[in-house]
Amino acid sequence: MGSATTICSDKTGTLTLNKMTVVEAHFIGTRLDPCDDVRAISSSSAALLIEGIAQNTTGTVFLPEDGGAADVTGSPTEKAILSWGLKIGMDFNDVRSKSSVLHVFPFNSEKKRGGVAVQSDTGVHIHWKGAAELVLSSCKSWLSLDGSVQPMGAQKRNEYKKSIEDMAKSSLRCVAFAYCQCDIEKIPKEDIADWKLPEEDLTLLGIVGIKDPCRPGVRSAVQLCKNAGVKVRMVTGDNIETAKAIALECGILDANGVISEPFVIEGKAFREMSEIARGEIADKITVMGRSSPNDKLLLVQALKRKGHVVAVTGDGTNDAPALHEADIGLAMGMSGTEVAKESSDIIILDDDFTSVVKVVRWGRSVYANIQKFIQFQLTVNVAALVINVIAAVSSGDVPLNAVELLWVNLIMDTLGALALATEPPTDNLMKRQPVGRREPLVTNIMWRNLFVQAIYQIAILLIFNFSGKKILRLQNESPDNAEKMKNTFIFNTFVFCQIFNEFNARKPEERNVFKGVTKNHLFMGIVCVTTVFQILIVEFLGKFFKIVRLNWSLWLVSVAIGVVSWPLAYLGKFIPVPVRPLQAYFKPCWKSSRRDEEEGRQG
Ligand SMILES: Nc1ncnc2c1ncn2[C@@H]1O[C@H](COP(=O)(O)OP(=O)(O)OP(=O)(O)O)[C@@H](O)[C@H]1O
Ligand SMILES: [Ca+2]
Repeated sequence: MGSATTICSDKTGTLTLNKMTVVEAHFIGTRLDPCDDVRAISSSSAALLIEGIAQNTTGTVFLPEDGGAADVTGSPTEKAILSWGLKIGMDFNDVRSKSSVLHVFPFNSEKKRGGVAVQSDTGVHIHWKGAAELVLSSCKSWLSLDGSVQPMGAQKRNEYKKSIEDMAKSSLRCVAFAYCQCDIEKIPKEDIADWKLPEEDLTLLGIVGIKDPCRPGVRSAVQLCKNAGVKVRMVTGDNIETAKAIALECGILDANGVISEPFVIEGKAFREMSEIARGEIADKITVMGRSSPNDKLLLVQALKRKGHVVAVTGDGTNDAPALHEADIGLAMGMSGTEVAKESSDIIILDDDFTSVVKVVRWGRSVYANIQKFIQFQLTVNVAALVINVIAAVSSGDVPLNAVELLWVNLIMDTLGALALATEPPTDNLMKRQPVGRREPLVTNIMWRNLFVQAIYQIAILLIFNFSGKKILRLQNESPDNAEKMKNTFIFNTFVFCQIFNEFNARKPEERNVFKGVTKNHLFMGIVCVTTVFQILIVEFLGKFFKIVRLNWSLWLVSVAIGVVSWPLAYLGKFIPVPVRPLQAYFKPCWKSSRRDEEEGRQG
């Protein structure tokens, strides 16, 4: 997640609260005001509508016997519609007992509508409920004020279209209700399970607008992502206008920016493009409306091909394919479906989009900590190796023996990892651009820091290895003791160089390496423990390490040489580094030229 370059989020339930209420209703060609005032509707029309609401649903209404508030269950959309049904006078159990369900076509995100066939005294009715503009396009007539069926003329259709557009523009989710009569003879009695419910030539009953407020804090979370160079895109199954309105509310779309294709696109238009065309516009898409689960998947694939590291957040079953395909899939823990959770890598327990930003922050922190550790470890390794190899080749003897190297190993592996990998995330992490897929783990800045320190350590310690006895004035000691003192001094200096360099490793890019150091208690603890152990080793465990005690002046010189690594690191950060990754210079020519060609073709 630390390297994510883009987040594709669904709308409902992730950016919005998924707490829905019907706030607008258009029936019999007019807008109801308030939305639950159905006095203008004839009783036969109202009965038909209520039949549709009560029978064509996956939710239920439970009325407590003591007359308390009704308990409505189901998906948030269903709950909103059923609650509205209660307000317009629906008696759920009564309506359901008056007719029997013959066949059900459950709602799915692909078709964006669900239907049911019910039989009652008045015959067989097929009720449909679904995405408003799609259901409207299947309607040939509409139910008028007096309950008669009127043909849907161009003018009426445009009126309805306009009301859908207006509701969507004010960020409402639109659901339309329609029905048709069905001859009882046309129902296949034997294989009713395979019966395809008639879905054309419907009569429009009406449209409701459902409000689903934005989650508080989403706007600032989106802004944080923007600052961190992570582009947030909205990919929703909802109406494009609703999507746009919510995207503007969350700050995903900029009111002053371009709000047209290809930045805002319908799933259908995207789906019908060729793979190449999809790749070309994928980068630009900020909002995709009326998308099917497969469109979400296609977008993720196109973005990945473009080199993006894609994170997907979602809650519904319709998000599952995209969650699975994404580099990082994040599912909502509370409202998310099991399918979504199983397809994801991370589950956000509090369902809050702002937590996604925390994931980015921590992901970046882990990545940065790994880099710090690598820089520290490589410096120790390079220095120890070069010193021992040069000394062994030239004099046949090594200054750092096996037991000493094991101790050094412990400092840099276990203790170093603990000290550097536990650095908490800082605000600076969210001000950088994401690393993406291409940036190498060891950056040029890290190589520079590493070489500066390693060259310093190698140079100093080799000088002491070859002329240490003279510099340290050990000529008066016996040759054997002088050699031991010199090697102990080199070992001690080497360890102190690492201890001081551990501070430098904390901030590979910043000049002030001490920022926040006192707050990281583990780091301070480990540095102290390492120092104490080093003193104990040199002063009391000489027998095991084959070393001798050092006098206080040699101790001072060791520590002083270690301290120099601090100003050195500060000065080193003024050395400019090339943008092109160091590794690229070492790749065989043919390989890089082929890659350039490929990039040229893509870009
Ligand atoms: N239970 C339902 N019955 C009928 N129509 C529904 C129902 N739920 C949603 N719809 C319609 O389908 C559309 C959304 O479909 P879909 O399930 O693909 O998206 P979503 O998961 O709700 O949204 P998002 O993708 O933003 O999370 C809505 O705009 C609405 O008009
Ligand atoms: Ca959803």
